[in-house]
Amino acid sequence: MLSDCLLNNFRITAQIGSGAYGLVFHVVDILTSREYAVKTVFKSSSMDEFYNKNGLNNNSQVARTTLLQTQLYHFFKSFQKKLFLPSVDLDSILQLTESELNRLPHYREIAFQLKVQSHGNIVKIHQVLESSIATFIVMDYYDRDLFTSIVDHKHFTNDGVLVKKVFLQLCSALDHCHRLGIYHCDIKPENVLLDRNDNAYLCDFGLSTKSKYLAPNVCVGSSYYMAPERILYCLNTTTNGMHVDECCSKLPTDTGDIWSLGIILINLTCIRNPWLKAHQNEDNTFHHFANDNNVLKKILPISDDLFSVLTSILQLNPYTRVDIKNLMSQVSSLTSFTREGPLSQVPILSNEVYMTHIIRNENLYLDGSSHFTVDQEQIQEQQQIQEQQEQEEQEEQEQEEEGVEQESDIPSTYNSDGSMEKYEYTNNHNNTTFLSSSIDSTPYQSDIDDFGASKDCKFQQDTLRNRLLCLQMNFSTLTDGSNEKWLPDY
Ligand SMILES: Nc1ncnc2c1ncn2[C@@H]1O[C@H](COP(=O)(O)OP(=O)(O)OP(=O)(O)O)[C@@H](O)[C@H]1O
Repeated sequence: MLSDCLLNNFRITAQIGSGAYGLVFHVVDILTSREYAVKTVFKSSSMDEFYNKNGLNNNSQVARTTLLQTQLYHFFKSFQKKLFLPSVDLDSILQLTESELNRLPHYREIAFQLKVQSHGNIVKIHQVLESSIATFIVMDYYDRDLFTSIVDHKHFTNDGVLVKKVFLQLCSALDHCHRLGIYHCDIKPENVLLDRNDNAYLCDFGLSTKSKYLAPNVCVGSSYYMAPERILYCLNTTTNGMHVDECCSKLPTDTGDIWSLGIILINLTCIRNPWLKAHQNEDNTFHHFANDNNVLKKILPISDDLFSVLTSILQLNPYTRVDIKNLMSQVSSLTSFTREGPLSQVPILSNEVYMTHIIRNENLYLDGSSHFTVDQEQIQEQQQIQEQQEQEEQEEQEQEEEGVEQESDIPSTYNSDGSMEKYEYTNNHNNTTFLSSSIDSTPYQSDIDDFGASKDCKFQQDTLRNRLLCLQMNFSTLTDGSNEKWLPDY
C-alpha cells in the first residue's frame, strides 16, 4: 500500500514488520542504492486522537496494524507520497534527561540503542526523522532473523561452530549493553538479526531499561524467554540446591537477560523450547525442572557438557546464574551440544577463530586455557562506567531521600504488534497469581520503585512462536517409558 512512497531519499519498498504502535519497512536509498530498515513509531497522542476520531477501540490488536497502515497512507497521500522530514541530531537524543524521556517515551528505545550501538553486533541507527504523527528510525537492514533461521531454514542443525559463533556474538553484544548499564529485557530469536555471513545483530530495545534491579514479579519480556523471577517469584525457593531469600525485594535485571540466553542456546541446539513459561504452578515441565533439573536431559537431546552449561545458566536463583564472560568461556570450550547427530562433536574455538569471527571489534580474548581475559583499556572503561553508575545511583538515592518523585524507566510507550498475545498477571499479597488474557494498550504499568506494592504486570506471548515446538507433556507418562517418543522430530 505504501510502496513507492518517498521518505526523504528513501524509497519504501515493502513492510517487513509490525507492532502495536509501529511498522517496520524495507527502504532503499535512491542516492546510494543501499538498503535500510525504517521503524515507524507512532506517537501515542496521535494514535489516541486517531482512534477517538474514528470511534475505534484501540484494544483490538488485529485492527491495529491496518489502522497504522491506513493512517500512514493518508499522511503520505496528503503530501503526494513524498515526505521531506527533518532529521533529529542523534547526539541530542543521547543527552535527553529522564524527565524529557518521560515526556517523549518513544525516544527511550532510540536513546538506549544509540548508547550501545558502537558494538559490532548491535543494529545501528543512522537517522531519526520526525513528523507530526510518527518518528521514523532509519537502521541497518538484515533480511533474516534468528527465529526464521533456526525454525524455517534449520540453519544450525549441522554446524556447531556456527551455533557457537552466533551465540557468542549475542553474548558479547549483551555484555556490552550490561557494561553500559542497559538491560535489554526482551532477548529472543526474533530480536536477533543475521547478515549474509551469519553475523548476529541485536535489535528492538523497546523494552530495555536502565534499572539495575527490578522488583520480583515485574513481568517484562516474552513468555518463553522470561526468567522465573519475572513471572512467579517463589518465596523460600530451595529447589536445585539453592535458596532465594524470602526478604528479597529487588532482583538483578542483568541475570534475567542471561536466563533468556540459556533458552536461546536450547533453541539453537535442539530447535525447541523447554517450556512455555517458567511458571512453577502453570507449566508442568517447568515445575518438574524446578524440582530436578536432570529433567532437561530427559526432554532434550543434549550432551552432558551442554547440560552442565545450561545448569549454570538456568539457575532459579538469579544471583547464582553464571555471568556472561564465564558463559562465553564455557560455550567456546564445549566439545558437544547433543548426544547424537551432527552437533555431537563440536570443535573448541581457537583464539584466532574467536578473534576473527566472533568478537571482531571487542577487546575480549581467550588465553591458552580458553578463559577470557580482559585488557587494561577495558578495565579502565569498566571502572569509569561503574563510577558513573555509582554516582547515578547515589543521586537517585539522594532524590529519594529528599522525597522527589522517582521516574520509572520501565518503558510505557507503545504496544507490541498484532503477532503477540499479551497476558496480564496480577500478583496479589497472598502470592496468588491470576492469569487473564489482556488486550490492554499499555504494556507495562508497574512502578518499579514501589517494591512492596502488589504488581500489575503484563507480558507478551508471540503466537508465531508456537511454530517452535514446546515440550508440554504429561510428566508421569514421560518418566514411565522411553523418552524418545516425546521428542518431536527435528
Ligand atoms: N533492522 C532491521 N532489519 C530487518 N528487519 C527488521 C529490522 N528491525 C526490525 N525488523 C523486523 O521487524 C520486526 C519488528 O521489529 P521490532 O521488534 O523492532 O518492532 P516492535 O514493534 O518492537 O515489535 P515487537 O512488538 O514484535 O517486539 C522484527 O521482528 C523484524 O522482523
